[in-house]
Amino acid sequence: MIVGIPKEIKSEENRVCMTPAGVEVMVKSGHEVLVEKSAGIGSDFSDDAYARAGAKIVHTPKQIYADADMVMHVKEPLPPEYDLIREGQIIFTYLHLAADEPQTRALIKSKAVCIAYETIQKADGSLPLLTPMSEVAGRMAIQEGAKFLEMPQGGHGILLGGVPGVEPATVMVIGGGVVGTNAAKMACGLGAKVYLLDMNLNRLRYLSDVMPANCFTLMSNPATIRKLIKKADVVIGAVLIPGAKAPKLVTRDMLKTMKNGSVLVDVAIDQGGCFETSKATTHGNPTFIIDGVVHYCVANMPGAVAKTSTLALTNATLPYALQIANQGWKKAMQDNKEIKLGANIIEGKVTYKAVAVAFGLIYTPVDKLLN
Ligand SMILES: NC(=O)C1=CN([C@@H]2O[C@H](COP(=O)(O)OP(=O)(O)OC[C@H]3O[C@@H](n4cnc5c(N)ncnc54)[C@H](O)[C@@H]3O)[C@@H](O)[C@H]2O)C=CC1
Ligand SMILES: CC(=O)C(=O)O
Repeated sequence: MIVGIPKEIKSEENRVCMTPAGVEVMVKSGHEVLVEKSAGIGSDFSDDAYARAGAKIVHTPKQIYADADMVMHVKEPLPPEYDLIREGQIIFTYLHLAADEPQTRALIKSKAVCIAYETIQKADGSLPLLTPMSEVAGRMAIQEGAKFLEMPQGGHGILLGGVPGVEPATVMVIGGGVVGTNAAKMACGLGAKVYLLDMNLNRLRYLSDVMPANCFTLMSNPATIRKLIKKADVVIGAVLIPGAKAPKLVTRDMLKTMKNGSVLVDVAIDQGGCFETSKATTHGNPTFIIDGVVHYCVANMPGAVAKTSTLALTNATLPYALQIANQGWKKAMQDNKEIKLGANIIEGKVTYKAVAVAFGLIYTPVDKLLN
């Protein structure tokens, strides 16, 4: 198979979807790898390193889309790429379709085979290709929250951990999965008073066992959020219903009750965001203020720490990419249920239910397409 690695074009996205070490593995398995010039620069991988690993360096994304059987990415294809995608071509990347109708319609029209990193799922329910970036984003969420609490950044000027004799800040984390747990751990480590909310009681039991004493677990419901949000200095949005649009858990009315200069970090923005007032921002212009509350809603947070994120992401993606390249998408999905759950749009048909539901489209179970 010919595998294409384009340079990311999303704003301030420095990650790359395959390292030279990954290229070497692909080439040794008999595949050809095309890498767009400078694709690895933001992650410290030179074109020479890719060439030494056996890749062919090409100069434009157009060449990649024209020749590759499978195009990998980190972030979703953007409008300039839509018309380059070919019928039957495999697109393997984060897609987050339920929050992006134009992209969904473009991928349906392309008749490509679109496999989303974020819905590949193990039998235990975990999301192996989302987890590493959620670990990064969860940790970053607290760094960003702490930074934007500073007065010159629009915050109301409280130090997360306080100091001896002065109270620490209050952090509310909604969603106790990978992002939420990583965020809560960082906030606890800094000495904040942390409330960690989830709807899954078993998860709360586990978290209550393993988290530090300054982390309080609470059942997530509107009443608890309404009560806590009044005293929160930082609120982290970290919920997920796999593949679906995020539920809006903090409403405009609740926002009005928050402290002036408090900070919302909506990590779930890639699935549409879990605060009613969220809209996606970029690393270049990461925040906006509504009702005196600073909103941070960057949809590619890990792209800012690409030297960590590229390695963490590609450690997880390479085995799946290799199986798809070795077997082709159909056989890979027949043999590996985890990959099958990654099928979002196959040759014009929506094969992920939550995506079909989000836009009132016809859902086709992927099994119907695997014979
Ligand atoms: N903005 C960015 O750069 C990044 C965003 N993300 C996003 O962060 C979000 C969270 O991801 P993960 O932590 O990996 O997911 P996860 O599946 O590990 O955790 C989600 C948690 O949310 C809980 N949940 C669902 N509905 C809830 C509700 N109403 N109230 C409270 N909890 C609720 C679930 O029980 C689960 O424990 C996803 O949308 C993911 O795509 C992840 C990485 C980077
Ligand atoms: C998960 C995701 O959207 C990201 O890492 O950018």
